[in-house]
Amino acid sequence: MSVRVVARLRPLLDKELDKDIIVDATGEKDGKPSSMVRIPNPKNEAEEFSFAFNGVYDMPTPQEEIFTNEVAPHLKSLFQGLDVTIFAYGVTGTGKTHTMRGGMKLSERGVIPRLLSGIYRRGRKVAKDSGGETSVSITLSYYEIYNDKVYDLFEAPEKRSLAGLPLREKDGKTIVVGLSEHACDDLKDFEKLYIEANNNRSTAGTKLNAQSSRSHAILMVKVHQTDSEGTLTSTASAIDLAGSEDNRRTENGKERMVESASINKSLFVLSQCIDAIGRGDKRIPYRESKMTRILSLGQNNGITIMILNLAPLRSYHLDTLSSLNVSSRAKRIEVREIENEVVFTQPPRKGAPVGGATLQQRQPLRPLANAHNTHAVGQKSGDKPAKAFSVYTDSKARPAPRSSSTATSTLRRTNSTNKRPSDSTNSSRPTKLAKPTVARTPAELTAAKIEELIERKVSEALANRVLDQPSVKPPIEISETVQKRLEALERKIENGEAEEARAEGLRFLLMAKQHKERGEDTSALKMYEMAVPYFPGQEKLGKKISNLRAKIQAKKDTESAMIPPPSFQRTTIVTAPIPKIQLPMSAASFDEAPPKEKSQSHKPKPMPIDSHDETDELAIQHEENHKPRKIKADAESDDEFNGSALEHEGDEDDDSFAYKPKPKKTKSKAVAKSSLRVFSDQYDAEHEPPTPRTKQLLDIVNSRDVALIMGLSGVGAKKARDLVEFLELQSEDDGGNIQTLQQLRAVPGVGNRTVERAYEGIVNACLV
Ligand SMILES: Nc1ncnc2c1ncn2[C@@H]1O[C@H](COP(=O)(O)OP(=O)(O)OP(=O)(O)O)[C@@H](O)[C@H]1O
Repeated sequence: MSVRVVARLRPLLDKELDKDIIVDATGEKDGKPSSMVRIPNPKNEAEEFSFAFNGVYDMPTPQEEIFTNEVAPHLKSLFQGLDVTIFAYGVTGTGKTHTMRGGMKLSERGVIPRLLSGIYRRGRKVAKDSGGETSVSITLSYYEIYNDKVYDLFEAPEKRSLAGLPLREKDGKTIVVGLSEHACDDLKDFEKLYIEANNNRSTAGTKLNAQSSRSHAILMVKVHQTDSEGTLTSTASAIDLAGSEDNRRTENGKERMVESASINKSLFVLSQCIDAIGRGDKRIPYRESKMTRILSLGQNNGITIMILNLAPLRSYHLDTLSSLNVSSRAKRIEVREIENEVVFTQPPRKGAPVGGATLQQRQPLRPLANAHNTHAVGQKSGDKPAKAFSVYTDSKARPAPRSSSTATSTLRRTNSTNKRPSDSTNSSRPTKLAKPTVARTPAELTAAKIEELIERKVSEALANRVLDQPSVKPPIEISETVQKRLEALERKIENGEAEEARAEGLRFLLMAKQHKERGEDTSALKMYEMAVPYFPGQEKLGKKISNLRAKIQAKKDTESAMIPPPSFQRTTIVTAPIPKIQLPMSAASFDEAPPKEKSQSHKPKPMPIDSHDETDELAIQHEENHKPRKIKADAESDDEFNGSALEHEGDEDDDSFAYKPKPKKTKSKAVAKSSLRVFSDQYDAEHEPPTPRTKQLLDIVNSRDVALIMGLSGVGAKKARDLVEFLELQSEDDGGNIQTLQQLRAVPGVGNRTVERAYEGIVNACLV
């Protein structure tokens, strides 16, 4: 299904009553209903541009109509397990916040409060229809992206860490690590939370809007449906994007200008993503801004609705044209309608349907192969990507549109006889746009298709080779070389994946520890729970979780014994800000432990399970996967991280947790086991000034310059970005730089191999 794009024209504000209206969204042309927005060509007023949308709402449209037509119909899908994303896009002051949030009066309520109201209503119906077998619960998360940093809106601004919350990719979705999630039992509950959180949003007066949003705000409403089989969770995301601003008109001061630059940049990246998807590019620049990474247009599953907000005024002319152009192209983006999976509380019975009656028709999950190009599915062979600025003439002789609701933007050139048909038709394209047939055929083979073809051919060839192996014997020396290389490659890939997963898990543990130290047990518990999948079967972690649960429960019991229970209860699952993550190093200059930690670190009592135990446990786990050699290396590379990051881990129950290496022992083990030059250098670096090459490497890393870091041998874009992100998390700490190779190795996701390769790259470069 394509992204559904609808346009909404806001009415004139009191101060604009005498202003010139140039946008026509009457939804009617020559007495016939249409879904067009018309606007004159700024260079030639006799000409008119027409843009077609899936729906057009003119000035007097009430809030209720937008919700009833555009959002309410998708509530059913939401309860069937599909994610629903609604986002408002447009220039500053065009009514995005009005559309999403709305006013305080009942009739003025925007999409968000109505959405919640609809969800609760439907939730009650689902529970009732199931005869009480299914229970529905709602949780909320709400955050903003301000100056390309993510902040939890349920958290007071003074509690925020400057670096904001990090993003991670998990199960094909972008998640905000450390974001709080609040149980929200009813509308009253929601209103309270939502109003409070909105006070935390960054807004300010600009010349173009008295209360302009300076951030993109993302509300995530999770619907959890639980029955005897398990829990189905789907998410409705309501996004109020900040508006683009023409700073020649805003007369913004310095601070507003910085915000504006960030807003405009992210919106520019969004338009680039839309263009790239439209062109069928393999690389979509999602990662160039946090907003696009989160929105993941065309990558996310489910239903996506884009509401384009427009102001009717001439003063917005160029901005309006630009946003009409971007959004009309967004219609072409295909979004996969894939439902979320039920998380089983127990293994499903063989042959039993998944979930309740409503879930029986759920379509099977499809692999997300070549996600970037899924939009191509809906493209007809004759289609071609839209131009950066699509200008087509309306024509009397214009063939019937493919579908009035999905036709592409058209330019109406009323006085021209040389008219081109709209590209909404499947007929051949006009001269200017058409390509010669010879050139067209290969153009239909998109890069993705070519790649897919090659991949298929290669796999076929490899499969045949395997089948033919007994009869066809390749020359021994070739087969051995190839085999060795393949094995090395395989090890490398597996090693990298294991490292990444482990680093991710360790991040959760680290955050858990920090939450816990601040006494935020509930958040800590959540973080520990999130770490579980990364360390399956870790008894100590399990014990830690159950102890923490018991502690929280005991606390609750004490509280409820003292206070009479309220009629409803709101459970704050995670409320803490994402803490500043201390780099997991032991170097005093780098990571000054608070006094309490220091005293703990000098505890004479050894940890019940040391690094050795921990590596053994993990080694066992990996041995099951038949990769004992690799594990050793992993364990070595991670020991220091584990040790220093968690060596102060917990008091009471926590002491027993696995990540407690004895640093000295670990170091000597690493030295003994490694004959790599990089380690000897590193150990020198521990005690002596770094060698010039080490310094060069560390200077590059500490530059926090992604491009520079990517120049290091073996460091790709992702690793470079992660490294910078990690360092940024330390940026509150003056001098939060990496000072030794050992510290660098211990950064999550880096490890031995990366450091070794980067170092050798520098050595080689020096030799050349
Ligand atoms: N449909 C509408 N009916 C009545 N008033 C509206 C409507 N849409 C917008 N407004 C008014 O227009 C003004 C600007 O709207 P709003 O703040 O929602 O714009 P915005 O697009 O969110 O701007 P920004 O991007 O700067 O945050 C507000 O005073 C709002 O009340």
